[in-house]
Amino acid sequence: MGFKMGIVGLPNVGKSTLFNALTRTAAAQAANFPFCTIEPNVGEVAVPDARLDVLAGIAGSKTIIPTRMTFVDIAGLVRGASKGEGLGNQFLANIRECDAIAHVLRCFEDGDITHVEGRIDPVADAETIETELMLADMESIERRLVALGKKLRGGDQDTLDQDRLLRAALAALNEGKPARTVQVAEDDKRIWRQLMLLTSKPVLYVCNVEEAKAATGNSQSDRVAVMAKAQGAGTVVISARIEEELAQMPADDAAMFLEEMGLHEAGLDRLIKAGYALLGLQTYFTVGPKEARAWTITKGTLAPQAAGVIHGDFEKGFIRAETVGYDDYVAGKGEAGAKEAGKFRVEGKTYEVKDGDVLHFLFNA
Ligand SMILES: Nc1ncnc2c1ncn2[C@@H]1O[C@H](COP(=O)(O)OP(=O)(O)OP(=O)(O)O)[C@@H](O)[C@H]1O
Ligand SMILES: [Mg+2]
Repeated sequence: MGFKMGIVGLPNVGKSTLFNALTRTAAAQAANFPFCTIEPNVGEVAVPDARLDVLAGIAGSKTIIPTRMTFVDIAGLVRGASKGEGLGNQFLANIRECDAIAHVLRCFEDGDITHVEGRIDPVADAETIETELMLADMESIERRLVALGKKLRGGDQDTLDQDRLLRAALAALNEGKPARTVQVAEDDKRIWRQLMLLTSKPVLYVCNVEEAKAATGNSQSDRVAVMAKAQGAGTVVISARIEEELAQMPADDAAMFLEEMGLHEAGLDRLIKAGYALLGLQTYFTVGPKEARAWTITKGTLAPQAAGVIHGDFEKGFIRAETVGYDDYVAGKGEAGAKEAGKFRVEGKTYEVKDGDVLHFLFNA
C-alpha cells in the first residue's frame, strides 16, 4: 500500500538530518545551509512493534519482518513559496503526493545554524508554512472550479460532488482555516481524498530541540504543544542530532545512550508510531516457524482486503481467516494454547480485522 509521510518545514530546520536518522542512511545531504535539499529523498522505514518480537519468540520464528511505511524528505518552504519564492511550486507537488505531513519546527538554539528568518519562533514558523499551503490550495481550488464550471451542466455526480467539496474547502480557507477543519461526511471521503488538498492532510508537529532537551523538551516545544492541542494535532519532541547519532550506533550502545539521556524510547520510534496512528493505520500478524511478519491495514479493513495486502490472490479466493487476538496468543503461549482456551476463531468475509490479530488465511488458489 505504501503510506507516505512527507517531512515538511522551513529550510535548514533539520528535515534531512531526521530523514537520514529514520532511514539509517546518509541518503539525504544534510548541511548548514538553506535549500540544501532540492529533489525529494524517499525512504522506507520499519515500523517498530514490540509485539512482533514476542510472537516470534513464542513461535520460534526464524525471521522477523516488520511492516514498513515511507517517509519523504522535501525541500524547505519559505514565505512566498506559493507564489514561486524559494523553490516555488516544485515542492508542493511532492507534498500533494503524501498521505500525511510531519511538520518539522526548529526549536533548538544554536547560533551557528542559520535560521532563514533570523530568529527562533516555531509557532510563527508553523504559521508561515501553513499560510503558504493554504494560499496554494486556494489558488488550485479556484483554477479547478473554473475548469469544473464548464462540465457542471449535465455533469455526473462525481463532478457535482467535487464542485461542492471544493467550495466547502474554499469557504474554510477564506476564513483562514485549513481544509482539514472541514467536516466531511463519510460518503464524501473518497472524493475529498482525491482532491488532494495540501491542508486537508493530517499534521504531526515535530519539535526539533537541542540535544540536552531531548528528554524534557524546551520552552519553544511547550509553545508548539499548546498550539497543536488547539488544532487537535499531535506533537513529538525529538532532537534530530541525537537521533542521527543513535542511528549510527550498534543496538546495545544505543540502548545505553538512551538510558543516559533519560529517554525510554528513541524519538524516531515515537515519531514513526505517531505517524502510523495519524494515518489511521493498524497492524495484523502472520506467525509461523519460518517467519513472524507484521502487515499494515487501515482501521475498518475487512478480512478479504486484509488478506489482499499479502497477495491479490488471497483476496480473490478468500474463504476464511483463522484468528487469534494478540493477547490470547500470548496468554495461550501460541495457537494450540489459545485453541484450548477457546480463543481460536474462524472468521468470514465480513470480519473487521482488529489491531494485533494473528491471522492465517484460507483461500482458493
Ligand atoms: N537538534 C539539532 N540541534 C542542532 N543542530 C541541528 C539539529 N537538527 C539539525 N541540526 C543541524 O541543522 C543543519 C540543517 O539540517 P538539515 O540539512 O537536516 O536541514 P533541512 O531542513 O533538511 O534543510 P533544507 O531545507 O535546506 O534541506 C545541519 O547542520 C544539522 O546538523
Ligand atoms: Mg534538507
